[in-house]
Amino acid sequence: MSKYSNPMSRQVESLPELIRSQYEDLEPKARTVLSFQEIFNIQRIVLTGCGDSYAAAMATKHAFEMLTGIPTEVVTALELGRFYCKKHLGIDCRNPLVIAVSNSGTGARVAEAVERARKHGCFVLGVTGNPESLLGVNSDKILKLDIPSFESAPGTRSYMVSVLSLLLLAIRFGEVRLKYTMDQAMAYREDIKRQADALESLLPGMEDTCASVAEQWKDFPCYDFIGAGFDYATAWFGQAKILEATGKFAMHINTEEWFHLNFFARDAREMGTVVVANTTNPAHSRSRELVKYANVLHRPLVVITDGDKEDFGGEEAVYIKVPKTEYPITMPLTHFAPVCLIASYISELIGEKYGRGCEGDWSFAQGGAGVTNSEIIVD
Ligand SMILES: N[C@@H]1[C@@H](O)[C@H](O)[C@@H](COP(=O)(O)O)O[C@@H]1O
Repeated sequence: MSKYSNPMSRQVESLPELIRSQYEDLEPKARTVLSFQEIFNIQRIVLTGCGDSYAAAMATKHAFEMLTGIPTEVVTALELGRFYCKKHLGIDCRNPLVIAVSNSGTGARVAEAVERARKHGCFVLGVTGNPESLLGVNSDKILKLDIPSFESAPGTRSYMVSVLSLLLLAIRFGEVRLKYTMDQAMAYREDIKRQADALESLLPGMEDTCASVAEQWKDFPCYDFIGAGFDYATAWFGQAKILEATGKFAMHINTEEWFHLNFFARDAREMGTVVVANTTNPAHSRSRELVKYANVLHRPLVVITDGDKEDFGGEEAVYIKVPKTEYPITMPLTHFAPVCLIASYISELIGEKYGRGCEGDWSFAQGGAGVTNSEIIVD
């Protein structure tokens, strides 16, 4: 346990056990939630959610496409509820399949999005711990999440479970649609389970490294998170955790766009820069270039990777090792652990309350009111 232990870092420490127990809970549910006919009927998939759930959708979009061959979009709840073109909803017999993720189920925007999607003929699968919620009652089917309660902190366990549930759905869809054999489907699932042990053995070293990063970065005014493909989802999640846990500014950007935009930022020596870059990422060559130029700019630099310094041309950085998996698509399940640790330790070191404690000017957001108390408009 780290010297800066806090509820959020303890959530991270609980992840290996949570992978094991939630796999047992979710694998049978993901196997049975949709019938064969419902799975064969899918022509397009829209993944939606808010906050961490949106990140979980981004983290698994490529898995859905690679495993099932079904075109899959990630659409924010606001876009799906208010902008998404009606003529693309309800096509081809209850398509697209809208998979709406919300552990609480209480956010107004995601409820609005699924109500609209359903009204216009989509098939809605809700992934939620709250079947009685507006999201739940507006879903055709529910993959029920049962996440054992824990000390409250910015979503860490819930994010992992959302990613796990979506990965298991993608594996199941591909299996039923005969994209691969049942043995191959089991190999993907085993790859998920193996990450429990892999993360467990990496955690002690990871905690020490993240604690020392937090000590050096705690007074920085802002942080920059970069990644490509599903590593971008992890980067996105990282900036979210900095905002929630520390209240400081953080930015997320993809690896190419960084060269168009973020590298112009001044005071670079005080900009904690986190690059998420697994070695199998198709954009790896660009991440390597980015690490080099981030050093030219004297950016304090962390690289979260399943590889090491040599994979980045020997460039100086703090390299944080995350599980190497057999199938890259399962990586988002654990690669976010260091960003939670860094955010949680900074929060602890500067004595900041998570979510500003919903006190003072933030009191309007108590109990999630900022996202639940909102007019729902279904067009
Ligand atoms: N600050 C929280 C986020 O941490 C959370 O990710 C989001 C979505 O929550 P849910 O997945 O329950 O819809 O709600 C709030 O905005």
